[in-house]
Amino acid sequence: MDTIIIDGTAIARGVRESVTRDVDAFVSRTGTRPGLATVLVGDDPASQVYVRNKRRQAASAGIADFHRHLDAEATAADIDGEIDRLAADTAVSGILLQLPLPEGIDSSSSIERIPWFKDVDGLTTTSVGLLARGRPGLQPCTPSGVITLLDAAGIDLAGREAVVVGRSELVGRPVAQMLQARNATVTVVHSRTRNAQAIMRRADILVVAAGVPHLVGRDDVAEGAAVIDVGIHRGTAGLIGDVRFDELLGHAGYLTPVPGGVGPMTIAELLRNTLKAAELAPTSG
Ligand SMILES: Nc1nc(=O)c2c([nH]1)NC[C@@H]1CN(c3ccc(C(=O)N[C@@H](CCC(=O)O)C(=O)O)cc3)C=[N+]21
Ligand SMILES: [Mg+2]
Repeated sequence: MDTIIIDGTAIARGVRESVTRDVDAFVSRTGTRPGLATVLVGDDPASQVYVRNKRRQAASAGIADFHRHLDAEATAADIDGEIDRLAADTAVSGILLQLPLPEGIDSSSSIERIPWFKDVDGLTTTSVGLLARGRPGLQPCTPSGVITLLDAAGIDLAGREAVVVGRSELVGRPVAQMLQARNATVTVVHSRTRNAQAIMRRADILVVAAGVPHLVGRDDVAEGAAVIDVGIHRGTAGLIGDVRFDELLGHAGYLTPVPGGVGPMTIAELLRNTLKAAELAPTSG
């Protein structure tokens, strides 16, 4: 079986180019520019890299940059104050609070202060509710990126068996809802699932978002299935995913690499959400 490698780097580039054109049209139409506020608390090296990449790519798409850096000793009240100022600033279309926050600070109450129409991560209770109800709103970037990759590869979803490995708020649960909204028959397996392998082997489409390095191998996957690897782990041998890529080559029908799969899509979808947020803003033309 030939395995088609889904090129997330190329597909993300295409999305960014399309967003760049749409940002340009938005600026011409409204005389205002979409703006993205990234809020980074502390100095976790991986978070610094992600935020730098998000800002650089946003700027390159013509999105205005409103970065805020709080030191590692910032309190929840400091973070809330920053979010409230950005929420009130009409030049700021989207607010992203980079996770994880430093040890001991609960992110959920800060996230809830982000107005739903600026919630470019799709993490507020309102955004989660809008997605659950199938109503228009801002949806989380990584799950959107998974759907965009499947669409770009020409993989049909309607009526097909999709299995999601993992039930996180950031990926597993929302991607399961999005697949269901596209008429896939969806099963979510997780750490307490009995006989997960038998369920995974039924999948036409397997989305692996467990956060466990190299969890899924050839024995877990039906021949010809489409496998999307959401995991990303920094090991001694570089970046690896939740999937044993080498084992699935020649066995899966479609496969995403790590790096170069879902990761770049997450940022491309963030840019798309920022433009959408600018369009949703009560003040926008
Ligand atoms: N509020 C919030 N929203 C997020 O969306 C969010 C977050 N917090 N915290 C951390 C995770 C992780 N995440 C990634 C973004 C880009 C790549 C990415 O571009 N990956 C490249 C490799 C980058 C590298 O070399 O490290 C790739 O897979 O090819 C990966 C992971 C967003 N996250
Ligand atoms: Mg095994």
